[in-house]
Amino acid sequence: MHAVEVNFDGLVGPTHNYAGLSYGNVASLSHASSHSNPREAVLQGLEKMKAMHELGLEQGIFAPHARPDINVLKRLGFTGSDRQIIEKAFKADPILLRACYSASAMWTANAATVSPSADTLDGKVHFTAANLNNKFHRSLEPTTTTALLKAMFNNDHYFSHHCHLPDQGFFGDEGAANHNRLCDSHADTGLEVFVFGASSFNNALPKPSKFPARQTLEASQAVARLHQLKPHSQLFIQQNPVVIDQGVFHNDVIAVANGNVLLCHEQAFLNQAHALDEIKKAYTGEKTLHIIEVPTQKVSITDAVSSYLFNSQLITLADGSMLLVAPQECQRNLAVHQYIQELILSDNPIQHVRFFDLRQSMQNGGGPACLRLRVALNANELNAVNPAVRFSHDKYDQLVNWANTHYRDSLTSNDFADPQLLTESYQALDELTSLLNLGSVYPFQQQ
Ligand SMILES: N=C(N)NCCC[C@H](NC(=O)CCC(=O)O)C(=O)O
Repeated sequence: MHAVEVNFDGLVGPTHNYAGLSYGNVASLSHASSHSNPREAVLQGLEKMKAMHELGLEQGIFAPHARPDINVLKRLGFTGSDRQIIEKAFKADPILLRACYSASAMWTANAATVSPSADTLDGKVHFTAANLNNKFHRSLEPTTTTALLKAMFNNDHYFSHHCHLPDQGFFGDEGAANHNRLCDSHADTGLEVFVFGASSFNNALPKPSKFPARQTLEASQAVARLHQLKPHSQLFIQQNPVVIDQGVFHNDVIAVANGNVLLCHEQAFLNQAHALDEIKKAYTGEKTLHIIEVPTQKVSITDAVSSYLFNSQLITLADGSMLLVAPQECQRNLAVHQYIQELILSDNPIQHVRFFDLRQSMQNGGGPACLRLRVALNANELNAVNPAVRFSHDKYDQLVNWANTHYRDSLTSNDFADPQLLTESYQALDELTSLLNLGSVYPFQQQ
């Protein structure tokens, strides 16, 4: 049966801000305490979704999380009404409060790992929300992510949802950002390449020395087991710890795969020649596998990290050619721009490029590919998806209107002391759950 890839983009939440929370993520650290514009952020994301939809691609919408996370503030000892909790937290620890206000769930490449039914022994699409336990603000995400996934893919016949892995660094799991799938077409059994930063058990494997390796081998292996992957559909390779120390905190900052193409930097993987050999051997497709390695001499790691070239989405168009959906920072970086021009003229399926202004997200280290979760679905599975989370022109108009009604155009440190921000944010999300027909997914709707 024919299958398509649906990109579920994270809708940026109303409290999008820059708090410098992600050690190891260069953009997050360098924009700490800059003022943010949540309205511009959500509209930039919606423009990308609209452009993908207009290309004839299936596009989905992934709702934001309720912020601030009042329950975690309670768990951390703050008492009283919501208003009092916010006042007390702002006085005691403003950065902690900012973390509880983070809109980081927008980067849905970290929401979950997804295995299409063509790769799994029981023929179901499997989802495991990522535990994201390397960063406090991100560790608040998995429970709501799972609730949202269940509301979006609400059919036991086709979809299987797993609980996130144990909340512990040992099983650090960052979801699809460290997971690539290579296949002839989305309907074919693919090779799922799990890329881990370090092993928790095996000390013989190297580790980065400065910045954390967020994804562990043990987490990747557990996800592959949960998803009942076919034995030939799984491969585990290690990210190069040297580049993690230069700001490559997820594999999707240094490599992107689509269909029979893997575009990666020449320093992406540990013992790269051997790793690529393993991928070639394991690839069971009949088409030629294109592995495009970008040399350091053309694009340095610094340029890769600042431009987010590898965080472009790689999309198959109706005629089979591929489009690179790149952030505008790639257009502004001379070396990267020149490389892209060379790439689309050379003999490989990547023939087009489009640049998008995603600056609000980029300043926190989130490019086009971070903002989307890919789910390959056959026709029956696609029909079983909650129709209200599928993108359309009507939905676009409704969401733009919704964002213009509820979102602020500026947030600075002092705004987090204002409990009105909570009221506004919850109101926006309450309305959104109706627009996207999600039910009462948020804790504040369940009290
Ligand atoms: N590469 C992928 N797939 N995702 C990008 C995630 C960016 C996110 N930034 C942040 O969480 C910054 C939040 C702040 O500092 O306010 C992170 O580091 O986890």
